Amino acid sequence: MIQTPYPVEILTAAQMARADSLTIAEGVSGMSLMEKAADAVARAANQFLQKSSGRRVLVLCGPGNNGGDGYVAARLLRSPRIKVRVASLTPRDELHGDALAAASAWDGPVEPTETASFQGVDLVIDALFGAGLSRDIQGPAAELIQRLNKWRRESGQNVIAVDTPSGVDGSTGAVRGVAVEADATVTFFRLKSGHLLLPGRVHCGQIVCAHIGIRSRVLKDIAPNTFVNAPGYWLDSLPLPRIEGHKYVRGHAAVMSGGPSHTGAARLAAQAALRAGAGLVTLASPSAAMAINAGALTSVMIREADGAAGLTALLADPRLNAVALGPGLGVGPATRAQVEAALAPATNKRSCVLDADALTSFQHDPQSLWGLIGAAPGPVVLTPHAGEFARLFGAKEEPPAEAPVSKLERARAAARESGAIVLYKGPDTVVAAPDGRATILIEASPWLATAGSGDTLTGIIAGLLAQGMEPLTAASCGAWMHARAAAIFGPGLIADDIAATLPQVWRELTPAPT
Ligand SMILES: NC(=O)C1=CN([C@@H]2O[C@H](COP(=O)(O)OP(=O)(O)OC[C@H]3O[C@@H](n4cnc5c(N)ncnc54)[C@H](OP(=O)(O)O)[C@@H]3O)[C@@H](O)[C@H]2O)[C@@H](O)CC1
Ligand SMILES: [K+]
Repeated sequence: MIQTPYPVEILTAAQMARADSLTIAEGVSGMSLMEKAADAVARAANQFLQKSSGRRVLVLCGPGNNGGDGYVAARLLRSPRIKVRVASLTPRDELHGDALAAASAWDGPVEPTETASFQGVDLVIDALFGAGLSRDIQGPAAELIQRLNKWRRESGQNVIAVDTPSGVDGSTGAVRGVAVEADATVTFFRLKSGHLLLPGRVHCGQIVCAHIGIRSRVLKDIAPNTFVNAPGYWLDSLPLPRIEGHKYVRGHAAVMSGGPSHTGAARLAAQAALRAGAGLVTLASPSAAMAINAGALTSVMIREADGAAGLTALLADPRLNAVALGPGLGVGPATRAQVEAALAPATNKRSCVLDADALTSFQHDPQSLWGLIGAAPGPVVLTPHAGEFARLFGAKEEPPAEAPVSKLERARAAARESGAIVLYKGPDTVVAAPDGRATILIEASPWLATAGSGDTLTGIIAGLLAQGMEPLTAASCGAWMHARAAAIFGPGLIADDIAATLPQVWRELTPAPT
């Protein structure tokens, strides 16, 4: 069984500060948290050093408690075998609180960072800025980070970041001016959204989340609503076929096909819906494309459905409980009419996935789509990529540097505005619900950037919705399965391979028979 490597909740920097203060209020000292945090950093450093022949560590310390973690890690790491140097951005007498205590307990020399040399260093610990980063990095700190990144690229040596790579905004993943490129990042208690959102994710390298003595019960007070999109979040609600079940209890999904020269996208989606576990999948095909579709399908059923009227007639069958529209449909009034048909009131609680042309067809009048979604008989999932997202939700003007708006918050705002589950695609796919809950995907594969990949995702989600999965979890699980299949298949992946690899993904998620 595949394990989720992290606790499921994701915190903002402010929520993490609250977790710290609730813990300190319970009687745990800030210094004890810092000792444990630094211990986790030192353990990660030791692991890196075991893989290399060198044993010389340079710790770069900043002005706050992130720097404090650095001083303690330096003390814990130093040994007859491991040579540790400390360089600080700030003179010791300008430090305060736990950072000052930590610096005072370091009895070795402290160099100014301006003149600190990387010559002969095997590993750097970046303890410059963490959760307290509050503005763009400039001046000597920026020059230091540039020098560090250059050294890392040229020497091939490793950098471990404490809490966040300095310069990465822990909540948004944005780079504030310049940011450390790390090989590993050791964070504490729970991941922060900036670890998973781009570009932060790329700066983090491998992410370690260490326990430092903050109890999970503080989360009751904090009530986080962002979660790691990995099996830990949705595995309990994954629909598994039951021995006494039959195909009709596994739901029936419909996918609308485009015209004769645009049929492949819908077939990819239909095939994926079946592989995602829907009991039956029907491809609704325009009459002019029937022969082409029929010739290319086996397990997917096919029914003639011309335009919106044809789709309405098909959906009159209440057993069709999930419908996917968009791939290959074309942009224009005909597709809008089909979306209206799919979202029209119905006697059954029918779910709907809208993708690609079904979204772009509403670019000049998104309000009318929100109206349809509001009146729809069941949940609606929108799956825009960045371009479609901008067309539908407006490419908001560049946010001021002081307050970068993250992909997470934009997806959340879009879900609230549209009334739909919004799956904002990318290597850091975010799924957000109108009630504010959201997930960030941790599984990613560069091979997913291939024609038809999005159509397949649409189908997987429709297949999971057909089986009655709650829509935020269905969309999240669908995105994870899609990325996992691509990661398993790897090089040379084309969209057809994604559905073909789903059985292997299911095997990873399904308990082995005992
Ligand atoms: N709390 C706890 O119990 C625990 C916390 N822990 C650790 O503490 C870290 C958070 O510590 P922190 O809050 O002191 O913030 P930190 O990241 O060190 O930076 C603040 C300093 O940087 C400065 N500064 C900011 N931006 C700047 C810029 N662009 N350019 C230049 N300066 C800038 C800022 O200056 P100011 O804005 O005040 O002028 C201030 O001096 C957290 O990441 C974790 O590692 C762990 O030990 C576990 C227990
Ligand atoms: K750092």
